[in-house]
Amino acid sequence: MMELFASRMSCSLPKPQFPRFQRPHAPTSHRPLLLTGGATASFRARVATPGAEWTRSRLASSETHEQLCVREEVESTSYDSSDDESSYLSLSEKPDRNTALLDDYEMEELEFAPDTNHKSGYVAVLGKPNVGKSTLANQMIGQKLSIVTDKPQTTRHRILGICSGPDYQMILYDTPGVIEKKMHKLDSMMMTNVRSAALNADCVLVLVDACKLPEKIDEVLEEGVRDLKYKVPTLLVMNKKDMIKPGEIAKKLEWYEKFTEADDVIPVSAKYGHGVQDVKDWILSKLPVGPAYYPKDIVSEHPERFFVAEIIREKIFLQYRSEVPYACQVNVVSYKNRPTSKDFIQVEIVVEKNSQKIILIGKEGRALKSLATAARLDIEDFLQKKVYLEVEVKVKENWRQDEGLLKNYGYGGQIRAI
Ligand SMILES: Nc1nc2c(ncn2[C@@H]2O[C@H](COP(=O)(O)OP(=O)(O)OP(=O)(O)O)[C@@H](O)[C@H]2O)c(=O)[nH]1
Repeated sequence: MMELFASRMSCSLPKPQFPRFQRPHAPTSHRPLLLTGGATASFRARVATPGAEWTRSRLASSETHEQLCVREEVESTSYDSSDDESSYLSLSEKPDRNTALLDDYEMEELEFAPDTNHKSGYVAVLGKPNVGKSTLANQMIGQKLSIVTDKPQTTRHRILGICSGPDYQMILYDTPGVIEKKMHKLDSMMMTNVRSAALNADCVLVLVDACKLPEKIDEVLEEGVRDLKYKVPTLLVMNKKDMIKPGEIAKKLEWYEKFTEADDVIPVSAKYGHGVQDVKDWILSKLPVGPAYYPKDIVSEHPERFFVAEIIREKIFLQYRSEVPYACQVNVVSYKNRPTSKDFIQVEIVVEKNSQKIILIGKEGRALKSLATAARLDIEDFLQKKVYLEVEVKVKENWRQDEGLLKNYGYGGQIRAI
C-alpha cells in the first residue's frame, strides 16, 4: 500500500481559497452530499505533492488506543428495517447538472465568470478483478481513496472520486472487478452497482492487465454497458505495461485495436503514473461542456466513516490469508467527533463463522490487536488527527447471502450517511 503513497501523483488540485468552513455564505442545508454530524461528510482535497499525504508521520504515543471487545455470542442474521431511508446517501443517482451542490460562494463565482470551456462528467472505471482499477483511479485523483492490495476483488463498493482542474471536473467511479461466477448475493449486488456506474457515465474506461494473454472485453462490456440506449465512448486501458517488454506492448496494442470494440487503446502503468495523463486527455476529449458538479476542493462525497471502514478492510486483506478477508464486513457503528480529545470510532467486523472469528482474533487476541494498531495508525494519517478505535468481532451466519443485511451494509447502491 505504501508504494502508492510514494508514487508520483499526476493530478494537481487547486488550492482552496478559504478553508471550507470559513467561506462566506456557505449554508449546508442545500448540500445533500455534504453531510454534517459525527463525521464530516466529505474529504477536503489535500494538494497532491509526492508523498505529502499519508506519509506515516506517526503520532508517537505509548498509550493504548484500541479496545478489543471480543463478544462470544453467535448472532443470527437480522436486518433492522426501521432504518430511516433519509439517512442513506444514494450512489446510483447522477445529480442533475444544475449546480445544486455548489454553495453560494461557488454560485457567485460561476455567475461572475461563467466558463463556456469548462467540462465535466462521469467516468466509469471497469475491468476484471486485480487489473489495477483502484490504482489508476487513485493516481488520477492524486489521493488514495480506494484500497489497493494484491488480492482480487478487494473493491466491493463503487467508490466515487472527484478529479478537478481549473477547467474540468471528472467524477470517477472505481467499481468492483467484473466476475463471471457469482457465488454469493453479495457478488450479484456488486455487479448491479457496476452496471449503474456505467449507466451514469459519460465515458467508460475498461482496464486490462498487460501481463495476461489478450482477451476480448465483451464480458466486461456485457456486465457494464449492456442495455445502454446509446453507445458510450469507451477507452481500453492496457495497464501494467511496466511488467512487459516494449515489443510485446506494441503487439498487444495491435491485438486490442483489432479485436475489441473499444474506440481507442492506451497503454499505461498506473502504479508508476506512466500514461495516466494520456488517459486524462482522452477523457477530457469526451466529456461534455458544463459546470462542475461538486466544489473543486472536494475529492469524494463518501463520508469519513466509509474510508475508515475501507482502511480496516485493507488491513484485513494484508494481514490474513485465504478466504478470511472475503468473509469480513467492516461496519463503523459509531463515530464521535470530539474537538477536545481523540475522535471515538467504534467498529464491528462481521464474519460468517465462529472459526473465522477465532482466526481474526488470534491467540490471546494478538492478531486482532495488531490489526487494530495498523488500522488506527493509517486512520490517523488519513484523518490527520488522533483517534480511539474500538474493534469488535461478530458472527452473522451467511451475511453474504442476506439481501437485507447487504443493503444495510451499503451494497444496494446506497451508503449510510450519518
Ligand atoms: N506492476 C504494476 N502493478 C500494478 C499496476 N497497477 C496496479 N498494480 C498492482 O495490481 C494489484 C491490484 O491493483 P488494484 O488497483 O487493487 O486492482 P483492482 O482492479 O482495483 O482490483 P479489484 O479490487 O480486484 O477490482 C496491486 O497489487 C497493485 O499494486 C501497474 O501499473 N504496474
